Amino acid sequence: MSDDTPLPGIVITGASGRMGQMLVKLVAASDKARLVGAVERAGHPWIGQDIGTAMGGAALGVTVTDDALDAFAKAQAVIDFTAPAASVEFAALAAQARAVHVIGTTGLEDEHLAAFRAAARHAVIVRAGNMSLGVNLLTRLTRKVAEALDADWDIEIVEAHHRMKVDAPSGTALMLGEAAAEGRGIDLASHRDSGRDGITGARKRGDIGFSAIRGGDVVGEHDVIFAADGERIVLRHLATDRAIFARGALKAALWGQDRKPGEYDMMDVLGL
Ligand SMILES: NC(=O)C1=CN([C@@H]2O[C@H](COP(=O)(O)OP(=O)(O)OC[C@H]3O[C@@H](n4cnc5c(N)ncnc54)[C@H](O)[C@@H]3O)[C@@H](O)[C@H]2O)C=CC1
Ligand SMILES: O=C(O)C1=N[C@H](C(=O)O)C[C@H](O)C1
Repeated sequence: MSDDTPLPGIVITGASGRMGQMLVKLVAASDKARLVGAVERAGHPWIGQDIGTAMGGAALGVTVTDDALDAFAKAQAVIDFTAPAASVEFAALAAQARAVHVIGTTGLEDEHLAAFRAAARHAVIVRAGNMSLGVNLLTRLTRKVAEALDADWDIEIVEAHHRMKVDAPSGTALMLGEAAAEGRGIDLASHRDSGRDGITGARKRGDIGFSAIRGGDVVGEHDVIFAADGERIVLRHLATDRAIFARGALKAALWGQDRKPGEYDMMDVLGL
């Protein structure tokens, strides 16, 4: 990039959210990107306000809008931590605007993933259930350990999040479960056991179990447990600051510039 090329302009969607506000602060303070837009849902009380003052700080010269298409038209990237239906809408608009779409949203179903696949025919999408370096490294380790251990080792994934989280298991837990299944050479969907309740009978050999704890202000904690007779291995990641996700998302937005259209994840961005 020559010296007079402007820095990539970034729009943050869900700007008033826990991740949205973290991302606004990070991008506004970055010397590698410019904050050029802040999008919130129609009817949100912050619409029409400067995002900086709405967040209780100094003005940032960016007005919160519910017109995503208009906001995306002047951007090189959209960083999107919102909700599944919103991210599907944004994927089509970001593709239209030829902006890199970084999707952190979790709680996704097959229909949402299909919409992203369609949008990625014409645009760059970087999507990950967890954008931190630590969790993506843990995901690689999980696959490695699962490769080395046979079904005498029961795999259970336990996650904990704050009381406001609306989806379970977490996107991270599903990432870890997919990695364990890949390592085992099995299909997660047919071996997944989430939310045991009542007389469940004995655990099925080869299953991958998921448990979700919700409460307090837990940012995100994940254990991958390999439990055998006489011993257990526990791979653990503890997040204590949402900045780790925001840093990964900004890295992804910059990495995605000048890439060929397609779907990428944080393993591509981090070279893991
Ligand atoms: N991939 C990752 O590394 C991470 C993913 N997440 C995921 O990001 C998502 C958001 O998490 P939080 O920020 O904690 O939630 P939050 O509820 O604090 O924020 C979501 C924001 O999206 C906004 N929103 C919803 N629909 C919208 C629409 N149609 N247009 C514009 N804005 C809209 C809401 O008003 C809210 O401000 C969740 O799915 C969460 O699991 C969270 C942290 C890290
Ligand atoms: O909702 C959250 O907070 C988080 N969600 C992501 C997930 O579903 O894994 C990532 C992180 O754990 C925080």
